[in-house]
Amino acid sequence: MKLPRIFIYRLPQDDPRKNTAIKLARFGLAQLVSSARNLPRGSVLLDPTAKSPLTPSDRDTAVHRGLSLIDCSWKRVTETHNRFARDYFIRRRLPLLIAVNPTHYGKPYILSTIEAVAAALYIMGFRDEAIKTLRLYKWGLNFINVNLNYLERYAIGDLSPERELLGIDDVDYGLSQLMKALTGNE
Ligand SMILES: C[S@@+](CC[C@H](N)C(=O)[O-])C[C@H]1O[C@@H](n2cnc3c(N)ncnc32)[C@H](O)[C@@H]1O
Repeated sequence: MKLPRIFIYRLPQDDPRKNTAIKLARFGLAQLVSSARNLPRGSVLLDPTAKSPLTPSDRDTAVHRGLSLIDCSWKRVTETHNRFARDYFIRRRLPLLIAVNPTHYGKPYILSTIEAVAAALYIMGFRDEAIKTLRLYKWGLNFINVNLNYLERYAIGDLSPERELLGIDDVDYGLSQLMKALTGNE
C-alpha cells in the first residue's frame, strides 16, 4: 500500500533547532509548505481542536490526498487552527495518547509534530513507517512503548481507551478541559 505524503505548514513560533517538523523535512519524511493554502485540498488535517478522531477508515483519504499538519505554538493552537484549518480539509484530532518528548513528557494529548505524525501512521496501519519516523529522536521509540496498548486498539477502530484514560464518558468535554489546562487556551 502506498504511503501517505505528509505536508506541514510551520509557523515560526518556536526554536527551529528544537522543532520536530523541521527535522522530519530535513530527513525527507515530510514536506514543509510556505502557507496553509499550499496544504493539499481534501487532505486529512491533524487538528487538535477537531471533534472527530482519526480512525483507520481515514487511511484511503490520507493515501490519495495526503496528511497535513500545522506546526505552531501550543499556546496559539486554537486561534491558529480556527484561522487556517478550513472546510476543505478532513479535520481529525488524534485519539488520546501520552507525549514522551522532552518538552511535554508525560502529558496527555499535546503531542509534538513528529509524535502526531507517527501516531497517525500507526493508527492507519503503517506501523513500520511510524517506527522509522520516531527513530529520528533518541526518545522517539519510547512513544510506542508507552502508548502501545492504546495504539493497537485505536488501529482497529476501538476508541474505548480514551474514556478509560480520561475517567469520564464525555470525551469531548474531557479533551477541551485538558487542552485548556495544558496550553493555557480559553
Ligand atoms: C502545536 S504543534 C507543536 C510542535 C512542536 N513545536 C514541535 O516541534 O513538534 C504540534 C502539531 O502536531 C499535531 N498534533 C499534536 N497533537 C495532536 C492531537 N492530539 N491531535 C491532532 N493533532 C495533533 C498538530 O498538527 C499540532 O499543531
